[in-house]
Amino acid sequence: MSDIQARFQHGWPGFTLDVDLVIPGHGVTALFGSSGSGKTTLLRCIAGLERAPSGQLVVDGEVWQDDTTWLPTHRRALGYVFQEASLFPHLNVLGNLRYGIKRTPQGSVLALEQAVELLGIGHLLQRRPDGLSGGERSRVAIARALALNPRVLLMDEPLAALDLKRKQEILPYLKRLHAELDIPILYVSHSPDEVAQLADYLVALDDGRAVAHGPVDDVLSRIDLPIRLGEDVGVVIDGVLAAVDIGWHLARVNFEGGHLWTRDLGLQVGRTVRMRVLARDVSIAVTKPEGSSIQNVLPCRIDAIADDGHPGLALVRVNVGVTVFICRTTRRALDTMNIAVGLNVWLQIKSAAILEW
Ligand SMILES: Nc1ncnc2c1ncn2[C@@H]1O[C@H](COP(=O)(O)OP(=O)(O)OP(=O)(O)O)[C@@H](O)[C@H]1O
Repeated sequence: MSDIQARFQHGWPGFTLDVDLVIPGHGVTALFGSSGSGKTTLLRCIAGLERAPSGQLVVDGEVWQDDTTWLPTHRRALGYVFQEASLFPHLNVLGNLRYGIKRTPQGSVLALEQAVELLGIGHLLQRRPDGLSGGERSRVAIARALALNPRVLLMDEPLAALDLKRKQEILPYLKRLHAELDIPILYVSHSPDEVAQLADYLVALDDGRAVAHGPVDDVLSRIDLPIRLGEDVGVVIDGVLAAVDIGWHLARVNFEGGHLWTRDLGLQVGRTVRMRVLARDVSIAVTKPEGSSIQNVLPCRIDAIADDGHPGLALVRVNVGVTVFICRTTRRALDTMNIAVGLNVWLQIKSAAILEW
């Protein structure tokens, strides 16, 4: 599917959404930003629930909005999943799923069956919504959106109403959507963790404007991001599980330019693995550390140094081959070690601190 072109200026006193974006026509694009940054407003403009004057929206080559065209929401081939899974209480799950497809031209029984399979809700079809857990309700709401056979799936913080346990339960299904659906997913979130796990592409919104956008690994490896990530500053790295040390329950993940040892999660060798390495879990040394407990010691080059919102701290961007890591360190350490851009140093990352999926 071709890209989504979205240009909107829309707002209220005190807030204006002002974006001009090209969003990839495949994979998951996270719309990320703090509360009130305009994520939901952007989604609603795309859905036709808000009408931005002189906006422009082209989805898969079809004009949904321009100076002369305005498709109402029901004529836009989209699925919308809201924060709260608002299911009809008087209908069972199957009734809820069928409700939408009867009213939308592109909805189909085939798409409904595929959605049921994809979300693993076949055993729930005869149940009423009040007999479902929060996670199950969310899965039904996602299936209901997919049964409409959409060209784009819009998800507005679909996990927001769930506790941590339920979130963990549903994330595998979201990853499955990502792997098996051809359509693009626009995923609103203010959780860096969810974004790191799910997104291919990231649009960072701040006060109604897209202040950074691009592939998720590129955006998260910037140390000059105009949005504050605080403790969540860190990179995502896609690698391949290359070997397992069975005796010590560790896995070696190769990435472009090196490898990292992480805990073994029992994943298949040869599988792609996404890792998240937080800046606070990375340190640098000018000479190769010996006799340290740190399992990952990699040669690297200092690429850039930036402020970190606290006068005592800095963010250091380093390159291991073509792969970027970020280290959060004290200004004093940098000064003591004479760290400067261009210097070749050693990077240390605790295996236990690496998050992987
Ligand atoms: N219908 C409306 N009338 C007036 N102001 C609105 C309206 N809808 C949203 N706003 C304001 O526009 C701004 C952006 O809201 P929006 O819901 O898009 O933010 P958000 O990034 O999705 O936030 P959150 O993460 O809290 O859901 C906020 O200041 C909000 O109060």
